[in-house]
Amino acid sequence: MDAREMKIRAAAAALSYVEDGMRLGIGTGSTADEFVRLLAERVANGMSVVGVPTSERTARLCVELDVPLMSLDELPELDLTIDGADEVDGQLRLIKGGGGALLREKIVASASSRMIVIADETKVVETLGAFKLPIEVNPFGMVATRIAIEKLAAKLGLSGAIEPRRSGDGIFTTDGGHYILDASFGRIPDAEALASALNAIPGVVEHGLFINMASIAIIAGPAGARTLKADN
Ligand SMILES: O=C[C@H](O)[C@H](O)[C@H](O)COP(=O)(O)O
Repeated sequence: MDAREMKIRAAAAALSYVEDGMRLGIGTGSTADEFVRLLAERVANGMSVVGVPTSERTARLCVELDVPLMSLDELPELDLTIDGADEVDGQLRLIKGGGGALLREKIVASASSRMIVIADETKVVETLGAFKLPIEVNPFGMVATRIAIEKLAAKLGLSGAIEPRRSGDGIFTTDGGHYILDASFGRIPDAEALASALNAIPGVVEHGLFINMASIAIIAGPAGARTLKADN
């Protein structure tokens, strides 16, 4: 079974949580794309849902496949968000933002009664941090913000390169017009402490640590899909 088949398997399992009439947050990334494709088939067969996309990329795919969309301002309270992740640990703490959509993803997930993560086995880790932590920052003063992040990381015993994400010859820009600093901490033993500390830096717009947000993670592997549950 290849990686795409595992993503489809996780997305298909998540579809069973979607009910007629739901207001859905729709995630971003290759796994979320598979969910959109399966959802579009349900919609074509008469299911009535409205989605709020977490990125321009997801919005384009939904429009292409005739999945009805509204903005979060039109639909500010959602029943369920389904989204991928870059890393998932045993407490369903996540690293997200590999595709640069973390800010909208976090806003949409926070506006949802429930968040379900869909991922393949390769995303499951014991301790978060092997994946570079994306930190979305305001372009103004990016270097000063990076230095502030380095200093706080050192206080928490973390080190590693913190580099602006690039796109072609330039700097990657998010849908919100911000930059992303990817932090190679390697291992984040206290994700809660790091999340709070990052939130306190003025130039940090948002970070890719999603804590106490997901209630279920559907993890697909060659042998099938399993469900991890959180206490929240
Ligand atoms: O910004 C992107 C998102 O957080 C994605 O959900 C995450 O990067 C996982 O993407 P993929 O399903 O392509 O691995």
